[in-house]
Amino acid sequence: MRQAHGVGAVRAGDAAAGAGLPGDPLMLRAAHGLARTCALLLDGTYGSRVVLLVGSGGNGGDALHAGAALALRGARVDALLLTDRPHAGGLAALRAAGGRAGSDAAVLDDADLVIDGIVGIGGRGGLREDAARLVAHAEATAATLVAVDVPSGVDAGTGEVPGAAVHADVTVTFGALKPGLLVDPGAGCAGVVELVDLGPAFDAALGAPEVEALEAADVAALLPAPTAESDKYRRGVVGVAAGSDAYTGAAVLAVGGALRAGAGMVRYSGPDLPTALVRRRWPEAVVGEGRVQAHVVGPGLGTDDAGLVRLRRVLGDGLPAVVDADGLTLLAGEPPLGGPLVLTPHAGEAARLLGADRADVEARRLEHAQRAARAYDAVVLLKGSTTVVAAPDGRVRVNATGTPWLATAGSGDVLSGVVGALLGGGLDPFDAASAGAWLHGAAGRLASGDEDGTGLAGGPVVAEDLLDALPRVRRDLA
Ligand SMILES: NC(=O)C1=CN([C@@H]2O[C@H](COP(=O)(O)OP(=O)(O)OC[C@H]3O[C@@H](n4cnc5c(N)ncnc54)[C@H](OP(=O)(O)O)[C@@H]3O)[C@@H](O)[C@H]2O)[C@@H](O)CC1
Ligand SMILES: Nc1ncnc2c1ncn2[C@@H]1O[C@H](COP(=O)(O)OP(=O)(O)O)[C@@H](O)[C@H]1O
Ligand SMILES: [K+]
Repeated sequence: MRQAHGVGAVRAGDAAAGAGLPGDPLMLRAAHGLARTCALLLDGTYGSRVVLLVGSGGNGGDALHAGAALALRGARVDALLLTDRPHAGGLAALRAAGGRAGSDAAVLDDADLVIDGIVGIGGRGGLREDAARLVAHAEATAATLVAVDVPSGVDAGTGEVPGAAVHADVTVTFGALKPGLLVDPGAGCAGVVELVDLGPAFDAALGAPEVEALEAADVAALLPAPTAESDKYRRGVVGVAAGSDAYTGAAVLAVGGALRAGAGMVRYSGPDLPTALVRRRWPEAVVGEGRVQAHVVGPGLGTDDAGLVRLRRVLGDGLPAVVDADGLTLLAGEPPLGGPLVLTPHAGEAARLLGADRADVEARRLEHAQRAARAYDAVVLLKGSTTVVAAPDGRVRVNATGTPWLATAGSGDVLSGVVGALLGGGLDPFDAASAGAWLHGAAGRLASGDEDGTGLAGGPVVAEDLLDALPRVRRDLA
C-alpha cells in the first residue's frame, strides 16, 4: 500500500526528527537524497550544468545543499535566487563548494538539469509571476526538471493547482508521499516520484495516512477467490438493472464487467430490447429478478419515471449496490435510500450530486469526493485521470493504474459491473470500489498497451476490449 500524509503530519514528522537542529541534519539528509537522484539522472556529474531555482524557504535550502553536493562532484552549478532571503546555510554551502548565485536566467539555456526549489509544503496559491516566468523558461529548454518535495505551484495537501505550476520529470519527495503527488491535477505535474527516507523518528510521528493507493499485492489479497466449497451462489450473485431501449450497450457492458470480474452469476433485468442483446452476448447471464448479493443499477437506465421506478425497486431491498450514470442523476433528487452504496460519478455527475460546478470538482477532486461521500453516506468513486475513492468516515484511496485511453464511451459501464462483482463477492464498499478501480485501470493499460499509464504509449481501446483484458489482469495478479 502506498500511503500519503498531509502537511500537518509531515511537519510533525519534521519536528520529531529534529528539524531546525544546529547544522540542519534533516535538511542535509533530504538534500543528500535529492543530489543522489540528480547524479543518477545526469549520468555523470563532472562537467554537467545544473541550475537551481531557489525560493525563500526550506525547499530552497534543500536545492542549495543538493547543488553544493553536485558542485563538489564537478558539476557547474548556478543558483537563480527568487528571494533576497535565501536559506543562509544552503547558500554558504553552495558557495563553499564553488557554485554561483545570481539572477541571470540565461544560465538556463544550456542547463542539463534544473532543480525546482521554489516552494514546497509551505506554498500557497499558484506560482507568483517571477517564479512562473522562470519555470516557463526552464520548461522550454531540453533540461531534465527535478522538483524538490513537490512541484512548485501544486498544493501538497490536496493536489490543487490554482495557477502556474512546475511540470517535473521527476519529483524527489521527503519522508512521506504527499496527497498532492497522488491526486490530479497535481499528480500530473509530478512525473516519476522518488521517496527519500527521513528515518524512524520521522516515520513514527506521521500517524494515519490521509490518502492510500492500493498496489497489486493489496488487490490480490482483497479479491475473493473460489475455494473447494464454492458454488456460484457463494461466489456472489450480482443483479444488474441497466440499459433501456435507447441505451442498450450499457446493459451488455455492465453485465460483462460483472461476469469477467468474477461474479458467480449475473441476473439481468430490463426492457425487452436490451434483454435480447444481453441474452445474445452473455448466454451465461440469467434474465429476470431473483436473489442476489449485490446490485448494479443505473448505466443506460434513462432518467424518466420508468428509470426512477427501477432505481427505487432495486435499492429498496437494502442490499449493497453500485449506482452509476443515470442512476446518479435520479439519486440526486431522492431521499437517502437502501443499503450500503457505492456511487461512481464522473466529474459532471459529481457536480450534479453536489449542486457544484464541474470545473470546481475537477480542480478539487479530493474535497468533492469527500463531500459527496458525507452528503450521501456512501462510498464515492470519483472517476477521472486519477480516480478518488472516498468513504463517509473520511478514508480516501486513489487509483492511478488507469490510462487516458480509458476515456472512451462505455468504459464506465464496465467499471460499474466490476465493482458490483466485488461487492457481490463480499468485499465491503470501500474495498470493492478501490479494488474495482484498480482492476479496471489495469485492464485499460493491458488492453491499450500503455504500460506507464501516460497515454503517450499504447493505442485506443473500446469498452469491449476491457472485458477481454479483465481475466488476464486477475490471472497476472495471482
Ligand atoms: N521542516 C524540515 O525540517 C524539513 C523541510 N524540508 C524542506 O522544506 C520545505 C518546507 O520549508 P518551508 O516551511 O520553509 O516552506 P517552503 O515550502 O520552502 O516555502 C515557503 C516559502 O515560499 C514562499 N512562497 C509561498 N507560496 C509561494 C508561491 N505560490 N510562489 C512563490 N513563493 C511562495 C513564501 O515565502 P515569502 O516569499 O512569502 O517570504 C514561503 O515562506 C519542505 O517542502 C522541504 O522541501 C526538508 O529539508 C526536510 C526537512
Ligand atoms: N484522463 C483519464 N485518465 C485515466 N482514466 C480516465 C481518464 N478519463 C476517464 N478515465 C476513466 O475512464 C472511465 C470513463 O468512465 P465514464 O466517464 O463513466 O464513461 P462512460 O460513461 O462513457 O462509460 C472511468 O473509469 C474513468 O476513471
Ligand atoms: K518544489
